[in-house]
Amino acid sequence: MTRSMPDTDRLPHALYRAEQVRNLDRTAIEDFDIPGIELMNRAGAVAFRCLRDRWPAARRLTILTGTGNNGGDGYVIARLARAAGLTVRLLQLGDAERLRGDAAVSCMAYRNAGGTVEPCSALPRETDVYVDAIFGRGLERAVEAQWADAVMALNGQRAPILAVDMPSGLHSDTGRVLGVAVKASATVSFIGLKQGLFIGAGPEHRGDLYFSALEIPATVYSREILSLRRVDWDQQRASLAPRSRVAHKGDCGHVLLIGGAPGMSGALRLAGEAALRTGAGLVTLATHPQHAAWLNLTRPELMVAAVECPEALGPLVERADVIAIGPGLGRDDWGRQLWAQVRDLGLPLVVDADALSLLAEMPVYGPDWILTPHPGEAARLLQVGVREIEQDRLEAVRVLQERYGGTAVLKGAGTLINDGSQRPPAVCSDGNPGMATAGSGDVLTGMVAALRGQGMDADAAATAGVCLHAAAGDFAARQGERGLIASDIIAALRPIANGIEGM
Ligand SMILES: NC(=O)C1=CN([C@@H]2O[C@H](COP(=O)(O)OP(=O)(O)OC[C@H]3O[C@@H](n4cnc5c(N)ncnc54)[C@H](O)[C@@H]3O)[C@@H](O)[C@H]2O)[C@H](O)CC1
Ligand SMILES: [K+]
Repeated sequence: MTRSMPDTDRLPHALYRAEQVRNLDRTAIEDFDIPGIELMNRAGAVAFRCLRDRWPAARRLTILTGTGNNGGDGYVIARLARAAGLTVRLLQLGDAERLRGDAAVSCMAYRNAGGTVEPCSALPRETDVYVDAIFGRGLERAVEAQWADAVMALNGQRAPILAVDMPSGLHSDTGRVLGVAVKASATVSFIGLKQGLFIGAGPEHRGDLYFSALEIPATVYSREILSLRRVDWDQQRASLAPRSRVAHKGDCGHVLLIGGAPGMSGALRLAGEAALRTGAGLVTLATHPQHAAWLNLTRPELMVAAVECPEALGPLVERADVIAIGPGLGRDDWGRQLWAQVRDLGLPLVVDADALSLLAEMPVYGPDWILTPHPGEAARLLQVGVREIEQDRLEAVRVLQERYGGTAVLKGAGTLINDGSQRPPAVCSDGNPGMATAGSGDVLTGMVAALRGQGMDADAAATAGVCLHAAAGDFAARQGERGLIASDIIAALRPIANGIEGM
């Protein structure tokens, strides 16, 4: 998904809205005397080098330019490509007369170097790589008319597409597709990473992502509050403290997992093994008597307690450092009674799956729990449709946290974490669609509970758990996303958590 390339920087963890990137631009230009045209020339040069590096055999480029500065970047790329001896066709969308400022200067430099500008009537077939320099962060409204035709034509052909700054048609702040949006093979973004590349349809449209700060001084960034934190396992691995040489299992947390109504024991079993593989010292599965006797047969390291009624939980809760409730809990009397018993204990609690549905039926505010809904469960908790959740996931996770307290984790492509603190929410940039498989959420529940039980606070445990889960999913996906199952994620936990994945 993200690769380091010559002239590009490691992906930053600070994400911004379009307005904030405009402020960064302005600060660089006005306070640090970097002319706008210099930034545009740097942007074009980085984009061109990315293109050469990723598609070294490409000789024929077709560059689509808009009428703003994104188009200006396109003119710089076109000029550099011609100077490097490539065959370039530049197709202008909208009236080239509308080009202003730096974009007009770049257009003039391209023409003065012998470049020609054509209207965008049809895409030339003989193209090795297309460059999308139609819209960047200045997209203001739905893409229509000739612009929409061009985007659909780009998406309808097979040659790779390099998107400049943003895939055209994708909203920089929400990641929403405004009408139509380019599905890029790769995107090279500048100065500030837009949050829309990581939420909504961003992961689906950005392709591989490259970033360049265009060498603006680091102090420029100190003046702008980021709007969203990007988190990944590379950053989070440091949060897992190394094992003490004299550790014993009692030091590594006792996780109590409650769930597994009749016929639904698999979810709890997956959560239990995931907790062990995330380093929990002890894991007890409190489950229905119907299958308690054999639930640990395939994993004897798990302890299992048959729980007929809520009172039977008493001694188990006494010994627990953290409770996770929900995997396969069901919504019948048995599950309801266990939920009612556990909900108000005040112990560190992870609430998932059916327990979230029971919480939605009778909302309560829990100051320190971790909620891990997928979009459907979030829709029930907020009494809205799933579509509304997916339309603005950032707002959904904010309302979840505001209404239910604790740390809210909204699972999905670009899992979001909001702990209600002053810090911006976090989005995990690891993970892949192969993880959308039965039991993947149960595995995450066991992992987050294990980290919470090892003494991490709710936000830290949720963030590290989400990132470790995603990194394990990416490791498992090396053998293919299709057919990836939750147990493959569990199997990847140990090498990833111990940093020996490459061995
Ligand atoms: N110093 C800088 O500003 C740098 C900017 N870079 C590049 O510039 C763009 C941002 O440019 P901006 O002119 O603000 O907007 P865009 O070029 O992204 O597009 C706006 C352009 O398109 C018109 N428009 C907007 N929506 C629509 C629509 N739905 N249909 C038709 N036309 C539309 C709008 O009127 C404008 O004319 C940034 O992303 C970078 O690529 C440099 O990279 C760095 C320096
Ligand atoms: K673009």
